Amino acid sequence: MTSSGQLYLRLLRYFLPYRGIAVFTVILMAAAGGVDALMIKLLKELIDRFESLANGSMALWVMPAVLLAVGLTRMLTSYGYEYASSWLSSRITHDVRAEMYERLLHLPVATYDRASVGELLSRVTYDVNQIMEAGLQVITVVVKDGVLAISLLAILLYTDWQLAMFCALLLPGVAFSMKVVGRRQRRLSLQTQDSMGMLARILDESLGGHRVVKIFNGQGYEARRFSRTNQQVRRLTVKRAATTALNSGINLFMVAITIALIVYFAGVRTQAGALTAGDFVSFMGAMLLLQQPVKSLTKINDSLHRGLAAAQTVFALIDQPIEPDHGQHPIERARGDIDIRALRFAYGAELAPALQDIDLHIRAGETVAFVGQSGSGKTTLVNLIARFYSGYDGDILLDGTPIADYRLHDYRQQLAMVGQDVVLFNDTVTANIAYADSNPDPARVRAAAEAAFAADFIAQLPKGYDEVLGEEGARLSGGQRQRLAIARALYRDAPVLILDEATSALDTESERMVQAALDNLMRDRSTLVIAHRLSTIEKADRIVVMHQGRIIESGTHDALMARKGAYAAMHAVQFVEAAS
Ligand SMILES: Nc1ncnc2c1ncn2[C@@H]1O[C@H](COP(=O)(O)OP(=O)(O)OP(=O)(O)O)[C@@H](O)[C@H]1O
Repeated sequence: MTSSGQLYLRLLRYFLPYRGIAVFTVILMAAAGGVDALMIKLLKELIDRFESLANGSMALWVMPAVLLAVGLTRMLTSYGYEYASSWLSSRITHDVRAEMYERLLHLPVATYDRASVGELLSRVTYDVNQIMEAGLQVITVVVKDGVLAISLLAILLYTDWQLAMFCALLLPGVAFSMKVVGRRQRRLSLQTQDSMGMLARILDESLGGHRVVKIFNGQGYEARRFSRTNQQVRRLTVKRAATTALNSGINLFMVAITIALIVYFAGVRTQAGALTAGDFVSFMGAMLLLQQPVKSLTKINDSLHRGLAAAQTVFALIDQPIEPDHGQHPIERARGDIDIRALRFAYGAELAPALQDIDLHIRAGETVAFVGQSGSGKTTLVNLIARFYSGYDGDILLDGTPIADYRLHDYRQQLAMVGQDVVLFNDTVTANIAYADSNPDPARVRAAAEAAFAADFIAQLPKGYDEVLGEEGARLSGGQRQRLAIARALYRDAPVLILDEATSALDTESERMVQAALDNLMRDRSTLVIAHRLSTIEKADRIVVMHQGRIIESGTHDALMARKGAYAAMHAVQFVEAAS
């Protein structure tokens, strides 16, 4: 766990760019606290000058005018600090959120393997707010209520220091209880956040996979899983509230004892003639008024620890290492010659290698299809070529240079990918085809759509290329989505193409169009196809058969059939399946 001091310092750094406004806010807060204390002082004057008011030596309007001026100052300072502090918090929330998002975009794939999207989501939305909400509350209470408390204590001491000393007797007790309960509060806050993250993850999984839940009749199982965490969240919330309540309850009781003692001794001192009527009233007023800031000050521990717990998770995300990008080699456009030498890779030190002894040369413009059972390493191989994972043994070269030596951005520019799950963004058709191009070229977008056989259905959309595709492009058919993904790859016009063939069968007409679009896309590009159905790859220049992370056969369809090995056997099985 990071120490609180380090967290404060790090949080403070976010305030630095806005230090002017921050100082201004703090001054306004202090002024608002001071004005409250001034009211008590005015009460004393009012009572002590009652005589001069009664005999007319003080004008009637003086007191009301002073009270009005103080009231106006109070209103202005309160408005000022509330406004300035929300401005400040919105800026800092914005900055932290931007930093988190920037980091999220550059996290390596392996980090996403370990985290759940729901959890990451809750950090960017919920936790960031928690930091600022809690942080502002703490600053407001410390400054405004701090100044108020100190001013009131000064009034108490000034009026009668002997009486005032009684208050001080209880302070160590209050401070001690704050410290003890605070620790438990911080732990409970962290646990609450964890279980909220878990709740979000379960929701994300079960809602995202609602079809699977339905088909497998998993409602009962999901409901139980949800209920467990839901219960946990509920229990922790109550526990946290109970701890807070206990904390402030104890402190309130101490305040009550203080007041009782003060009232008693104030009576004694008044009998001795040490206090005027105004002194007595303002002393009691100050005592009573002191309760509120003291109460707030004892309560800030909850906010403080809530904020620190959130800061911890937020900083943990910001500190995640980003994708390695140590390459210096610039590249405009590669030829597309990929050479893989003695490649070996495992997803974790303790895991069995997902790939080993891979030697493969893909010439520029060649189409190589990878086949093999599920788990044989096909996806892993293209993941490495895409630089989604690092830390492999052996070499992967593009045009004779190790891929890690290229600048990551330049290198990825050489790749296009059409995957099984077509991701369409909530944007226009044009923006989806020209994805990540801030200045799309309409002519190229149209040409890509034509070549992907997507132009016809796009023309039928009410707004054509300007049609906004709904969330995940839900209104398009599977084949149409795939053709859009192909158009996107065509627009990108990269020399190396990675194709993860869709497993779900399209109807014959749709399949024919997708295949024709793919043929257009693959022309003159080095293409790596992860094939699931052998029927579609017979035309590939070369077929590579993988088994348990190794290449066991490679050659053209005809050569492999003639060899009567693993490929011929797989082919026979699929042929029987297709015929049955
Ligand atoms: N992110 C990951 N973390 C750990 N192990 C993984 C990860 N992804 C894949 N593996 C393991 O690596 C091996 C190769 O998997 P890979 O996904 O490359 O196979 P595949 O041939 O593409 O399978 P499929 O046809 O089912 O997609 C498998 O044993 C798999 O369990």
